[in-house]
Amino acid sequence: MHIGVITLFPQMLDALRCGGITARALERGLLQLSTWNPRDFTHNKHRRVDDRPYGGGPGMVMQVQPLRTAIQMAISVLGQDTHVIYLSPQGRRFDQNGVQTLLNYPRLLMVAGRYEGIDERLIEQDIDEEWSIGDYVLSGGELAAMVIIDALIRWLPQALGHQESATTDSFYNGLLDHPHYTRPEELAGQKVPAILLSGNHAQIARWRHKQALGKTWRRCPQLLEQLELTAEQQQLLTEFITEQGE
Ligand SMILES: c1cc(-c2cnc[nH]2)ccn1
Repeated sequence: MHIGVITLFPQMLDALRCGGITARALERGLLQLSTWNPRDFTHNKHRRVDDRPYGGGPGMVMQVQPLRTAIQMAISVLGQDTHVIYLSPQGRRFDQNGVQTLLNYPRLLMVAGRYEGIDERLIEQDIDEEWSIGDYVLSGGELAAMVIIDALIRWLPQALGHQESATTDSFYNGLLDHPHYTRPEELAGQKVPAILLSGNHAQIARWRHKQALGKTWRRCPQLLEQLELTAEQQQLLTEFITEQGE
């Protein structure tokens, strides 16, 4: 997979190379990450990329030409079949389904805006899709791009070690994550649930599934409504509720 990012702050993407799964994936070439800075494609002596909005109002708007030229340069490198997305609060909400959707594009170009946004004519002509990571305004699209890149990397083959698997990530199965514990066994009177010390892997898996169902029922009941719980899941959830005395 080759991801390109159009950004005025390419150094922000260096955070993905600092360590962990994303750094390892990039070092091993599981993913290629390239950046293009619109400021390098300006045609004015002050290298301006923005201007005042027509119709008045606060802030500045990113102009079409530097962005369009940067996008065209990126596509000439990435390939003509590159899928071009713009990160904005107006976009489709990114979630686990979005991960699977974007993984279908071997070449992805992410346009990160700044200021009040980008000229609408670029969105109309050069952008295939808008994506959002939430209903809030950030100072630019870069962090949203990095969130999406991080989530995508976890699903690249070999990105996770044999001990890890994205398929056991929470939300993959539509549920919130089960609780996690590690040493010491007791801490200020707080003990690790005995089942996790039993070595009985079938019972441990059952307990974790029950906890995930219970946590989802308690915190995000609407997620459960979207799932058709199996008879076993219904039984586990009933057990959880009974045990909680609710
Ligand atoms: C994606 C992008 C943004 C954003 C882009 N520029 C300012 N905010 C916010 C949420 N999700």
